[in-house]
Amino acid sequence: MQNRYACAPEHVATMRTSELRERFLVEDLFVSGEARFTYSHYDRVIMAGIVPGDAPLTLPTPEELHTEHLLDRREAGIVNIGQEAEVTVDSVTYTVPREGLLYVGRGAREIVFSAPGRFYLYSAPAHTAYPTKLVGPDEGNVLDLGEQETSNKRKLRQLLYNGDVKTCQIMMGVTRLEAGSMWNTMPAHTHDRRMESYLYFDVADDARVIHLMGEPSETRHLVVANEQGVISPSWSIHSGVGTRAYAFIWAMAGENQAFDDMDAAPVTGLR
Ligand SMILES: O=C(O)C(=O)C[C@H](O)C(=O)CO
Ligand SMILES: [Zn+2]
Repeated sequence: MQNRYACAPEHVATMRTSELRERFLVEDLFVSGEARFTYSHYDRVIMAGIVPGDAPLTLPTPEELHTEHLLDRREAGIVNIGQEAEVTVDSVTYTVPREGLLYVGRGAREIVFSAPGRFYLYSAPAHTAYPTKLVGPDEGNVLDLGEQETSNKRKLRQLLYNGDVKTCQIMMGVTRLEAGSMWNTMPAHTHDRRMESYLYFDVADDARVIHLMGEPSETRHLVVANEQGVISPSWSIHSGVGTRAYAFIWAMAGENQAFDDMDAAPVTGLR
């Protein structure tokens, strides 16, 4: 498991490209036949890519957690960015469609993933056990955001959003840009009560997303390729512009489950 310690904003402002990437970009998450984990000390979240190969893949427990199972003291949201596939949680099998989400509550012991799924897992500490539940890609709350004039027309699906599926901390969903639209989350915002991470996907091989991060008055950028993740501290904006349309999974953990309690970072104030 990769370990990423938290950094103060003053430190981030001094970083070169390579250090910014080492600290905040999560590369090589998706490898056939493997489950790969990154642990962030921002709100102690885990981001993982799970790609079952020829045989079903039983989720391992990174030894650094010192627990018997990954979710002994955690919950997880799992989105399938591959084709429809099965996930079995303690002998109950769920068929997870592409862009569907499986919420797995604290205490689940054995989680088995099957091909042809390609799974992104986001996990956070949990104080209690809520029921495991499947959320279809068209369930949850759908927001149509942006305008063609500002190149940011996009559909935001809130799959875990303090709605029908109870979670301790996690809020999670999928945002997809319309063809010809490039900007996500602009105007930008922060939410000092929660960290957020992004997993960019459906980014064309010859395209990249320029992800903006940092304090609004001291921005930096990361150049992000397909199926790479970004760790966004609570004090950082998290916005991106693609060289083509793309999609991303956003996920948050921390305090408050109010999606709209954002602190606006107006375009004209960015530096
Ligand atoms: O397109 C967007 O705007 C987003 O997807 C924004 C994220 O959901 C977010 O930052 C929520 O706090
Ligand atoms: Zn946000």
